[in-house]
Amino acid sequence: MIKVGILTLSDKGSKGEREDLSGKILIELSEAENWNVIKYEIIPDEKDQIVEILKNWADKENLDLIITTGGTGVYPRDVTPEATKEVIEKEIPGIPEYIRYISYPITPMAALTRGLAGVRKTTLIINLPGSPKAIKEIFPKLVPIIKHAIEKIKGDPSECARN
Ligand SMILES: Nc1ncnc2c1ncn2[C@@H]1O[C@H](COP(=O)(O)OP(=O)(O)OP(=O)(O)O)[C@@H](O)[C@H]1O
Ligand SMILES: Nc1nc2c(c(=O)[nH]1)N[C@H]1C(S)=C(S)[C@@H](COP(=O)(O)O)O[C@H]1N2
Repeated sequence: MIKVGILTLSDKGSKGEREDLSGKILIELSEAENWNVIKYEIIPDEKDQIVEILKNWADKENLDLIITTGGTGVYPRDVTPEATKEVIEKEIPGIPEYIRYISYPITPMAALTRGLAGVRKTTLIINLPGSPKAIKEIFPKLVPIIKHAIEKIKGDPSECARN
């Protein structure tokens, strides 16, 4: 059972000024995969807070996967990639590349998502854009990659004989 943490980065959301639809959708989509969503938080776009919670969840909560939503753009307060870079030990550039690849046919604005992906200890961390529309477009296509990555991170020696 994949253990998941969902972290929403949103100034408006953390002040209760807007319902966190993206976090809600991520919980629903994760549970639809029979994954176990153990942690969920919504915090402001504050780098130190993001670093602290990502490290805590990866080091103490023994999560297999942390998905963040929001703060990956070029708005002055968007710092999720910078925080994630401080936390991951191994970067996986192919995941954000794939996110933009599948998104470009939908919107050229996919060029503006600076999100990262990587591993800390045995936790896979992936940054997604903030909009609920983006979550619905991206998450389903990431599921097979997430499953395979988690198997490998856990040391599954089987060959990568995948399609
Ligand atoms: N968690 C969320 N729930 C609902 N809508 C969201 C959420 N995050 C983002 N959005 C929508 O997607 C758009 C772009 O997302 P972005 O992360 O840039 O949020 P923002 O509104 O710019 O700032 P913040 O979410 O930090 O207050 C937002 O303008 C908003 O319409
Ligand atoms: N698939 C997909 N990717 C997307 C989008 C989208 O609507 N769909 N929005 C883009 C936009 S408008 C922005 S500003 C960047 C960064 O979004 P964030 O600041 O909410 O993280 O994600 C981009 N990636």
